Amino acid sequence: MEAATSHRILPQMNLPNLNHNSTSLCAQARLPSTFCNTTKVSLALNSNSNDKKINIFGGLSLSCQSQRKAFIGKTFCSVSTGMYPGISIESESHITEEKIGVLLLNLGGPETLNDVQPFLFNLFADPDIIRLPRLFRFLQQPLAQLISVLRAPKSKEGYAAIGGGSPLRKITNEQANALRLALKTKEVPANVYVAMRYWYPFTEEAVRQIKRDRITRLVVLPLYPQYSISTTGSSVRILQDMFRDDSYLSRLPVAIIQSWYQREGYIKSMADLIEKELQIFPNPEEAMIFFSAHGVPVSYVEDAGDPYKDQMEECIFLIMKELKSRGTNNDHTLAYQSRVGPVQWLKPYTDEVLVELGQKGVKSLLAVPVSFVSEHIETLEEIDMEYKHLALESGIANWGRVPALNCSSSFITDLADAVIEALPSAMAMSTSNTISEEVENDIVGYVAKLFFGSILAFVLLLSPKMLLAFKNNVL
Ligand SMILES: C=CC1=C(C)c2cc3[nH]c(cc4nc(cc5[nH]c(cc1n2)c(C)c5CCC(=O)O)C(CCC(=O)O)=C4C)c(C)c3C=C
Ligand SMILES: [Fe+2]
Repeated sequence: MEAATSHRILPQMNLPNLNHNSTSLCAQARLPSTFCNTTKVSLALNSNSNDKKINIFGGLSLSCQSQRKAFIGKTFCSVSTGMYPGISIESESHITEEKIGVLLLNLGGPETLNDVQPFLFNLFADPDIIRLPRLFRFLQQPLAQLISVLRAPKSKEGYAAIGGGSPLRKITNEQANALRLALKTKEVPANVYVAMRYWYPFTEEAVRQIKRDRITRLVVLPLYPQYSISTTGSSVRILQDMFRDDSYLSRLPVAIIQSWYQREGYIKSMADLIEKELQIFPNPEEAMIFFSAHGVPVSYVEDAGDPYKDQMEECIFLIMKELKSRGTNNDHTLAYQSRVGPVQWLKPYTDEVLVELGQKGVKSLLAVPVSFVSEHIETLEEIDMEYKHLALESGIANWGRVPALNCSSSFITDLADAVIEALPSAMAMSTSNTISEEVENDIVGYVAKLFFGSILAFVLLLSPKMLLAFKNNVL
């Protein structure tokens, strides 16, 4: 249900830090990372029957019979070796009905100009976007109110220039549908849900639907190729809050794909787009490939350990390596766009580099948005309008821009593969074991406090000095 509230106060979050540096599923699934990093699933399909063989490199082999139903995957599994923690290990006589869900995480965007300020409020009220010291957290919401009101006119101008709202919801829904079809083609029927962080359909609604549908295994797939505390990190944090407090969700096997910028399918899809767009230039080999990534404040990387910058640089390296292997040897550079507020953001800044390149005599430039996989305000307005104007003004004569991946088939197919590979490592976020461990820890903590408290009281009250002081005071 999409209630028409204009202001949205998100639940207060209080969670242990995630392992941001991990690109595997292990930080969430609590598996040894060596296991996760090497886990791959291949489905060898027999077109004449419903029999499937699933090979999990690393030893386990499942033979499964699938019975297809619209949206619902029914898988009857028997397991030949029993070391895998995620999939229920049962005898051939026992049938498990799997209902697979995929939860796509995205940012969300205002759909009308009236949505802009409340959308900005939700964004700035997120402690992963404005990171206040714990002592000042009580200021988060008043500050969000103030900044959203101050920022709204500028943002509104941007959204007005691209037709009055963000295209994010429409494109994400299309991606969800394309992914569902790609999974179905690969004989892995699944429900695909969209969970936006700051606008409709909100994460809470998607999670409610997952519960209503009685999903039995869930893959969480952020639509951000690189991990940042401010994007994937923030969405996963609120998911963990919701899952921990719910008896059904806390037992649901979940695999969280933290980042996927290094996947071959993604890198090749990006290289395809770049190659294609270069052909439009009068002299394609002379065009500079200009990667423009959404920035984050420097403090995220330097103080909070956000792996975003490292992952971005590695991602660009991999795309360029792929292009070189195809004989495309253009110069390239990386800069960061969309900074907000007075703090230092990752450098170099896109606008400054464009001016410098123009001054240096670069004549042809191909802009490549690289931190996001759909068209949005920062591609359609910031790059296509503001940066293009600035570049042309600075002497760059030929300007091009690579479109976002959106629903490109090679990209969606690769996302489907990522989901299938992640499925076996799904594990409950909190198991009954960990709950009882927490209770045990509580009891141990309580007894320890009682014990040491008593000793302290004894020492203080019965030490001769204390007794003397007490006597002197009383008498
Ligand atoms: C990987 C992508 C993104 C990162 C990292 C990110 C960090 C980040 N963003 C802001 C502030 C704003 N972001 C806004 C819009 C916006 N941000 C992203 C992606 C990332 N943000 C997208 C895809 C969008 C567009 C959504 C749409 O409607 O199309 C906005 C609103 C627009 C504007 O006023 O410019 C703000 C504000 C911060 C502060 C931050 C890291 C701390
Ligand atoms: Fe942003």
